[in-house]
Amino acid sequence: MDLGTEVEETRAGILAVEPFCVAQTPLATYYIPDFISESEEAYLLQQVYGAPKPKWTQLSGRRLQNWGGLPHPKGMVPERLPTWLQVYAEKITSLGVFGGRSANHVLVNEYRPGEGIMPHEDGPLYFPTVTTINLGSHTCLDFYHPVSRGQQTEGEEVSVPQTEEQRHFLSLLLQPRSLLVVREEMYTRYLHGIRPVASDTVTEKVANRGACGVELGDTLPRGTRVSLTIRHVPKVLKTAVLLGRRK
Ligand SMILES: O=C(O)CCC(=O)C(=O)O
Ligand SMILES: [Fe+2]
Repeated sequence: MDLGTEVEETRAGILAVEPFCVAQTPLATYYIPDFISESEEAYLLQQVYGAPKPKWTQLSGRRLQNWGGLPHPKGMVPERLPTWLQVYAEKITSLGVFGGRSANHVLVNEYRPGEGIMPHEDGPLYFPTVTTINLGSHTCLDFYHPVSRGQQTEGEEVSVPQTEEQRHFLSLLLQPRSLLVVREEMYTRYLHGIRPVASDTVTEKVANRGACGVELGDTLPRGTRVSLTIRHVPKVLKTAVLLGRRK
């Protein structure tokens, strides 16, 4: 089955989360408050912090754990997800957001107040649906128009100066225990990032503020946030172990 067909199937399967569609987003964003309970949140945080120390990679502005294998253009060498993640990977798969395929990859990110992630695209190694379980603290996920390309002048591309603020068109407030599903254009066309700030103020750009019970002008101090980004990596290598050829 090619990826196009699967994206079509996702469109049909997505009905489970349809009631949670964020109205103001151009396309395909779903925000589900209280997707997990407080005790599930505590359990997941305990598992994240109980992981072996070498599992953490420190980056500037955040640290992360990679589970399921390292996505690679030639294919990911799959690793079995630990049970505590497999349970949630299956729960999210059952929402039909990966077009009949199963979540097989989880990135755990930890951000302290003042930390964030630069605007970026997640790239072609993932199925174009990303799902995020939010733990510990809220954050504000910002979406940006890509830098628009200028006119061709004598074969040279001139980039039009645009500030990050001008390109920032939408934010989503991600409260602890919520699930975010971002797919299609919101994933493939726009960039996303988290500003490295210690608190967020609710502005008109926060498209899901109605679902979060916050008011314009509210200021929310950030605590330490842990996100579980659960995805499907389509290109997976069959390992010798899976083929039963291990000697
Ligand atoms: O922590 C998040 O919600 C965003 C993480 C992210 O964008 C990524 O890991 O690619
Ligand atoms: Fe990302």
